[in-house]
Amino acid sequence: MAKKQIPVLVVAGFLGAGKTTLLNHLLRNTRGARIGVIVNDFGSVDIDSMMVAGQVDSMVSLSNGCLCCAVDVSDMDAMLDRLANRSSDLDVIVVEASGLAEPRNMIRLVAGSENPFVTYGGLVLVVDAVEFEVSRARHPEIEQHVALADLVLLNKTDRIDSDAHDDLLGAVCGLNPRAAVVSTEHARIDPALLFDIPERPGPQPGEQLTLDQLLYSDDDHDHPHLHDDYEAVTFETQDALHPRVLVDFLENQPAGVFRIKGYVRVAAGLRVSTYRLHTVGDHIRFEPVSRGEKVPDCTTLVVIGTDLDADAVRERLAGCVATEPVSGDAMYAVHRFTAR
Ligand SMILES: Nc1nc2c(ncn2[C@@H]2O[C@H](COP(=O)(O)OP(=O)(O)OP(=O)(O)O)[C@@H](O)[C@H]2O)c(=O)[nH]1
Repeated sequence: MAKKQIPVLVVAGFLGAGKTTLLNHLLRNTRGARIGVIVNDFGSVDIDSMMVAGQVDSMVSLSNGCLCCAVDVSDMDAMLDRLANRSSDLDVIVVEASGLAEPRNMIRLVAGSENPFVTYGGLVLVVDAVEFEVSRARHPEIEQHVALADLVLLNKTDRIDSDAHDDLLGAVCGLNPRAAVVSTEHARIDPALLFDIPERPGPQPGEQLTLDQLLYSDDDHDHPHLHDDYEAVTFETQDALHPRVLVDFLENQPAGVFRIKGYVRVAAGLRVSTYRLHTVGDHIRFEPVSRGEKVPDCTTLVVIGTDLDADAVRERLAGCVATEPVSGDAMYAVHRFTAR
């Protein structure tokens, strides 16, 4: 009997919307499903795969570039082949696109796969409820991304009031009346909603692009990609950082920075502590790492933005290194932005 095809879900969404948070949520709440993961990060250090490592058995990761720009499906196929083959027993494969990926191209790559063991399982678009309007005004392509989604997660609803939520819901439903829309905090969604996304039988009413158009349109090179404008700067140091100087850097970020993610080691008193660090726009969040979690033994950050002066960014980060003993109460600066 033919082996059942494994649905491949594409998870997309602009920088910092909550894609890795969703992936982690799914991996912690598998309901018995076996999940394979393909992670694509924009910077040269694959922070996202570090943040899901340890929770998943089957993972393929691609950093330093955007998967959506693979010229043909063979790159994607090579990754899918590692997860989906005659002997694999996965129930679903989740592809986490970089925050700058073009979902249309991602769908094209998956739907066009020649791997007989997989089938395209739908596009889940994670939307940052706080940043959506600003990002959309800056990048009107985001409207197309919403229009293509099978399921839209309005994430970070804990950070907006009910009027803003109503407006956002109206805007998203206006852009895509056919998608299911689910509001979430920390991307906590019932996994059954995602794994059950039906295969698209063909063009549906309201759909903007048919599968054929996705597969065979050749305008990709004329079409601007979000990541044409963005660049990533990597910073690493073995030396511990001064918490207050680091927070000052984060509160006064260099021009053009939109997103910072990675791990920081900060010193205060006699202790050196490691945190995951995320900034999205001017929102700063430090997350304590859990005991036993595998974390790098140095500070590793990826700074993403437009028109960045890479040397200046690295210089300012290097200026955060603690050069003399730091008092214990300096850590309050970090605690102001630490998730409880
Ligand atoms: N307040 C709040 N924060 C959230 C929520 N979901 C995610 N975050 C935080 O937002 C930040 C970015 O989340 P990620 O899951 O890393 O976002 P991402 O889309 O994977 O980011 P990129 O890979 O850089 O595009 C992290 O600090 C998360 O903890 C939410 O619902 N509410």
